[in-house]
Amino acid sequence: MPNNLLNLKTPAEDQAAVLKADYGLAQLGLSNLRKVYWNLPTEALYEEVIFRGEARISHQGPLLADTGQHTGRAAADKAIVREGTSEAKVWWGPYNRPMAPDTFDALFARLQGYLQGRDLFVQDCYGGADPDYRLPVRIVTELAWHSAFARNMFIKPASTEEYKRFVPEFTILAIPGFQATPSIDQTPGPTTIALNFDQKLCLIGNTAYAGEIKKSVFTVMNHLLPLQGVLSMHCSANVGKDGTSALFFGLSGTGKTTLSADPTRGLIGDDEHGWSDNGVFNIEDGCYAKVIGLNAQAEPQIHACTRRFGTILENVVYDPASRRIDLDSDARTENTRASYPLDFIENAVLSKMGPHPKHIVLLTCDASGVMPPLARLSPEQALYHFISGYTSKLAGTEAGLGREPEITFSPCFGGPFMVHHPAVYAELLRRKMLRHGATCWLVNTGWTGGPYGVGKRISIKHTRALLNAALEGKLDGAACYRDPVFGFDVPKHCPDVPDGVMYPAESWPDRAQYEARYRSLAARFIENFKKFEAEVAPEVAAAGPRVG
Ligand SMILES: Nc1ncnc2c1ncn2[C@@H]1O[C@H](COP(=O)(O)OP(=O)(O)O)[C@@H](O)[C@H]1O
Ligand SMILES: C=C(OP(=O)(O)O)C(=O)O
Ligand SMILES: [Mn+2]
Repeated sequence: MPNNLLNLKTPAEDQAAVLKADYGLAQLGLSNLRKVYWNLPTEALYEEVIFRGEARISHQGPLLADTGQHTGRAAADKAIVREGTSEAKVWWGPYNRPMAPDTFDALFARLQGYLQGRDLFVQDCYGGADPDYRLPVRIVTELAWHSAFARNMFIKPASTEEYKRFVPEFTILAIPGFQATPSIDQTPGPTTIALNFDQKLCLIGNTAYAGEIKKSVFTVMNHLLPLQGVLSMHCSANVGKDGTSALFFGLSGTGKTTLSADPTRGLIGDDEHGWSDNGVFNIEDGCYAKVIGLNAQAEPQIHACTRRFGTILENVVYDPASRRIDLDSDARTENTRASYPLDFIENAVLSKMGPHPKHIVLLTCDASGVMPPLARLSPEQALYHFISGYTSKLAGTEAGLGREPEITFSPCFGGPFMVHHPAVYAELLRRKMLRHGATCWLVNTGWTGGPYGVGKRISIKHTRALLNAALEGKLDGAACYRDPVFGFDVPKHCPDVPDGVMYPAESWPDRAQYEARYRSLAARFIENFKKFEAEVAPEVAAAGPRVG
């Protein structure tokens, strides 16, 4: 029987959704490409993914992608091109390593050569839900599944007309097959994430970890939004029944995604937001949840997304025969991920915008096991902790991390993605918190009763109960004790949380050990803050811990 009986075209020939020829890419110097797939919908991308053998399908429909050697961000391989337009604005420090413009140009020329004769996938989308601040971004990928990722994660034009009018203001090229050669390209290694604000271009090579794509867009927004008086933030956001919104800042693995998906609150977004005079807005349109050990009881909304068509599971172990996934297996990595559109979460706020936040939550995963589960911060303490950005890095999200958590201070709870000096973001936060009367809380989602390996992690149930009480005003005027080291106020009781949880000191077997550990953590804070002292108001510098 002729196989064209049903008039089936191969996915490569079915171009119903292709809206343009390779117009636009030629301007980037990309020529002699094979085929360019413009703005394919998820369904067509599934066909391409399977046709090309890029990924598999798991039980009930998610794509199962393997990201290869990199299963987390290659933080040490990220660079910003040092050029006139942005040079004075960038905080050239531990995170933003400079790349010479010539190095970038030479690297890009080699990438252009690599792409000749190859297929590319393009998604035209926006970063930023607020039409006043959105940035049109073109995501160009070598892999079809990365195109599906971009479609999950970013904001899509609403109509064919809008697609036709689309003019990108930034382009991300994610080309995992392209390896830099350090001796030729002057890169630290074969992997590159190179951002060029002048050419409005980001090159990603030799890594298929999709988180690099979203965090590159975030880095661009972290550069541009503050220049317009908008605070860009590494936080999740949700809105309560009373119509007030809350932000949850935190470094990777501290609970932004987990805690913002709360059945009693509307989800605005799980990772990246802007705060303008209009209120808060999500930069993205999708979530990127850590799924290691995901538990259907503790996190039912996120768990449900791991069995839906459209979700992309990264590095999740599965049984090839039954196609069942094993969320408990870390055989590939601890940093297993699921990306899915925001509206897969039932309570998603479809506008992805919310009112000015009334509550600012700073999440820290304290692996020392000494910090209280929740504390109320003064405005000065809020800024001190925002600039400090203390947490423990857990295995997996960045290359080079071992299994033991590592104490880290990451300014603005997002050091690797911030572009300006932390004081720039802190000043925007200060003004906005003051103007809109936001209350700030520090929440420890980490260990209690002893450090990592000895104590246990505070349960999601208790963290949620504490947060809900705080956000619903049930802790206003509550009796508090003053933390002896940090000087912030810790409520003595909280509905649905045993009193013992509020006193970490008492859950340690040995009080002296607890105190010694707390003092040593405080000393790390003090040491870390020295580099910021000259840049902040004296009240903020004085709002840190004291070791007597
Ligand atoms: N008390 C807790 N609060 C929040 N998350 C917790 C808690 N205990 C364990 N976890 C786990 O920690 C991880 C938090 O990750 P996630 O929410 O994805 O962080 P982020 O979005 O900040 O990177 C999840 O795997 C979650 O199951
Ligand atoms: C995607 C990431 O962010 P987060 O863990 O904060 O969700 C990441 O750090 O790679
Ligand atoms: Mn997250």
